This record gives sequence, C-alpha cells and structure tokens, in this order.
Amino acid sequence: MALATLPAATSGDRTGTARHYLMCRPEFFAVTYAINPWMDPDQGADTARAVRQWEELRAAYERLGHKVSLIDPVDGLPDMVFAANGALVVDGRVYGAKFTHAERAAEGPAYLRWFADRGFETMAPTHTNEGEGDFLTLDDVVLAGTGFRTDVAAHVEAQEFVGRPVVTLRLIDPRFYHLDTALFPLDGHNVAYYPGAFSEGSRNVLRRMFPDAVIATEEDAAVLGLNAVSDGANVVINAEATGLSRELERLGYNVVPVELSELRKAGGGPKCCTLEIREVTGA
Ligand SMILES: CN(C)C(=N)NCCC[C@H](N)C(=O)O
Repeated sequence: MALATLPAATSGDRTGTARHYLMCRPEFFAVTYAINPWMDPDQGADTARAVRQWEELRAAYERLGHKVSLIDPVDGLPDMVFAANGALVVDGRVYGAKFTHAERAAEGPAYLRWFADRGFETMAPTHTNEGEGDFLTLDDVVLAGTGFRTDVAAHVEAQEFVGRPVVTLRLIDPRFYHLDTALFPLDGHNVAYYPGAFSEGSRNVLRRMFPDAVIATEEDAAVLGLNAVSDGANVVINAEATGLSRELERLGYNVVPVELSELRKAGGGPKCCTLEIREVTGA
C-alpha cells in the first residue's frame, strides 16, 4: 500500500501519513490469569464493554484515514486483542513473536500464519520477544525494550532480519513491562517517553538520541498514556492522560482521546491493540 499523506492536523501544521493496522476484536477478552501487575483475575473484566471500547478505537483510526485489517480472535486466548505483541513488521518483513508466558504462546504462530497466508515474508523467531510491545520502529532505527519480556538475543535477531539498527533499552519498573508502555514514536524521528521506566544507561541513550523528546510524567505514564499511536500529526491516546495530551496539543498535534479502561485491566491501551503493517516502501 502506498502511504498517503493525511490532511494536516487541525491544531497545527503537522502532516501525518496514512497507516495500515492489524487489530483483533476482543470477543474472547477476559482477565483469567495474572502475568503483569495490572491484571487481577478476582476483579475480571467485562467482555462486552471491552468490545465497545475497542470498536471506538477502530472507528477512530478509520476516521483518521487509516486502513484497519482484522485477524480472527481465538477462543482461549484472551490477550490476543493485544495485536501489537503479535509480530514486528518492517518493509514487508514479518519477525514473529515468541511469548514469555505459556498463556500467550499460541498467539505467536496465529499471527505469523495470518501474514504468511497473505504472502508476507515471515520469520519464526528463535528468541523470546513480544513483537511491537518491545520493538518500536522509527525511520532509521528500531528501539527495543528488554528487562521483563523480550530477550536481548531477539534484538540481534530482529536487526539481522529487518535490516535496521536496533537499539536496546532496559526497562526497570514492572508496571512498564513492555517498551510501548513507556515510550511512543511521535513521528519517524522523535519520541515521547517516561524516564522513570528506564535504567540510567538507557535514559542517557534516550537523552542523546532524542534531545527534543516529549517527557511524560509518572501520572500520565501510570494511566498508560504512553501506549499511544501517532501518525505524525494525530495522536490516539488514553483519555485519562490529560497532562500529556495538553502538552501534545501545545506542540501542534491533534489529540484523539479514547476510553479503553476495560482493556487496561489486562495491562493494555491503544497501542497494544494495534500492530502496524509497514509494507515495502522501495526505500
Ligand atoms: C502495552 N502493552 C503492554 C502491550 N503491548 N501489550 C499488552 C499485553 C497485555 C497482556 N495481558 C500481557 O501481560 O502480556
């Protein structure tokens, strides 16, 4: 799919690019096990409410002009709604996921099959990694989280396969167990992040790489405000992240708040529900 240029954001002169996202309707969503500090099986979750909130997210993408493809949910895989964890897709090459926890293990092959059936070049990973949960792609680099889920060996494997430099960042706070809970790309060259989620060395790396980054507060990070999706002009973000949203608006982004409180009970937000399909650009 050739990337189209979206209309400029209403509140500034930023220009976004149309994206292609893969999503999974949360028909079998539930909180029946706990593999991160957000999950409480005693509290559970309301599947119908999760589906309604997810539909709003999908509609928001479509209103912005993005293409949304769907993968069928699988009964017995309640976290499959978190499509971001299913793979990393760069230039049409699909590096599969290999989950840390047995509860999610079957999702990796299910996502990889979806891509293989559609003619993408796929690679089944040797090393544990949770797809775009821990790999975030910018124009010239892929940022890669480790510490809770993804092995550094997978960073090396992904670099070889996708052919972009992969920079390892160490996560240290269990609330922010995937990179996409603590950082998101604003465009191909800049990011927003919460420094407290990273080791001192990784904070230094981020300061050096992104001197103009937007720095989020713990308050906004704690409502998964950094689990956001930007097309360069429009930022789809958890509605509760009010401070970060105001700052993004001040910088000229069009902020699109979404309510995903039911999915947050499993530790997920807008980005978790969204796997970007970056097709071959010819670059
Ligand atoms: C923003 N995050 C963390 C994601 N990319 N994915 C959400 C995964 C949630 C799932 N219960 C788990 O703990 O794996």
